[in-house]
Amino acid sequence: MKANSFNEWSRLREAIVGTSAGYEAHELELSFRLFFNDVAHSSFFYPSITARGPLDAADSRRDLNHRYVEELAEDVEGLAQALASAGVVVHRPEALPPGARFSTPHWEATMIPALNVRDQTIVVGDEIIETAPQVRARQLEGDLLKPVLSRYFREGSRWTSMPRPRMLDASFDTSYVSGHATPAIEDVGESTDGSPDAFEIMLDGAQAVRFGKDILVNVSTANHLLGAEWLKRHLEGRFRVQIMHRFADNHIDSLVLPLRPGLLLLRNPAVADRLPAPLQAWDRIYAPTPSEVNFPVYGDDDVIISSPYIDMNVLSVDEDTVVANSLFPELISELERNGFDVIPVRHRHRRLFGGGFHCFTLDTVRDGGLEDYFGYVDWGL
Ligand SMILES: NC(=[NH2+])NCCC[C@H](N)C(=O)O
Repeated sequence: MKANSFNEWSRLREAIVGTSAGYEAHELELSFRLFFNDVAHSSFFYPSITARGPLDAADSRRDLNHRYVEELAEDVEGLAQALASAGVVVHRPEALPPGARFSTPHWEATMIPALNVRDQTIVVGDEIIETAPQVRARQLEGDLLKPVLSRYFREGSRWTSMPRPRMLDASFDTSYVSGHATPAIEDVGESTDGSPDAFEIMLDGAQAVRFGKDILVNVSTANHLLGAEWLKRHLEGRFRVQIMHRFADNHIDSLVLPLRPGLLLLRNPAVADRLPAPLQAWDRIYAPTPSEVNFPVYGDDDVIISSPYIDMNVLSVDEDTVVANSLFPELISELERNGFDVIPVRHRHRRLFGGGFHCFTLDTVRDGGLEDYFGYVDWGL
């Protein structure tokens, strides 16, 4: 059937679950370091990207521990099976071909698998929008989804791509990073010549959270703002795009996720205080604060690319049922205390691969239609 998805909580009927097959390494080049800057400098117990100091070109490739990749594959298959057991039709991307090195006239990179399929796609109603990538290794990742997206197109979905960025050094607005005066700035360096005209549209699907007619989008760079403006113009008359500025570095699905109309799962009270006015009126469940005992112990060679809050990145199967990480039992207990049924699925290496269950999935078909939960109120953004 064609795509039909307006929110994060209605009964899930079909979803794409990512795959980790073929994941070999992270390439810590400019776009990667800009994107993961905040996580790289989070101080939660583990070595971060900068653990071994400034990068030289030879050091930019960080091979992944094969055991972790294999264990991740087991856990992703567990997610796919759990969703199938819950009655969800599960689609999968193509596996990454071996040694998927590619080049443009300006740079070269090695593709990574379509694991975090939430990141570069937004489904709004019957339309699947491929967003504009911001990490070079991901520029062609959408190709791995083409067979599935083509099928949705043939079944009547609208299918759109945002302009593909060339991702030159000068394309990137580095002000979010430089404004932080973090160690990253020495490593990343000033990559732009300061000419805003050089900036390109870049925006991830995971910077948006859907509330029916209102789509909340986080923007922290000029690239993101161009992307949000593109989305606003494209959806004009059908959806309202509500733009938040620097709510986070980029993705917001480990800070705020609606579990049903009127109820939010939030990282903590500090996040609640920064929500736009209409969402302040919604009830909220706070995720428990994670501790290091919730995570495996990693070493200096393991690159951490997710915060310790990644386990609140849950997937709703319906308004009463949530898929959550069995290795964060405190969150499961909190959700159950609030009346939710939880489908526990193991996810061991969520800090090494950038995503949780919401990231690993794209909810292409949910029940319901276009609901307007807020009317034409001012979001004060
Ligand atoms: N769709 C995604 N990949 N979202 C993941 C958000 C991860 C977030 N930067 C964190 O570290 O908590």
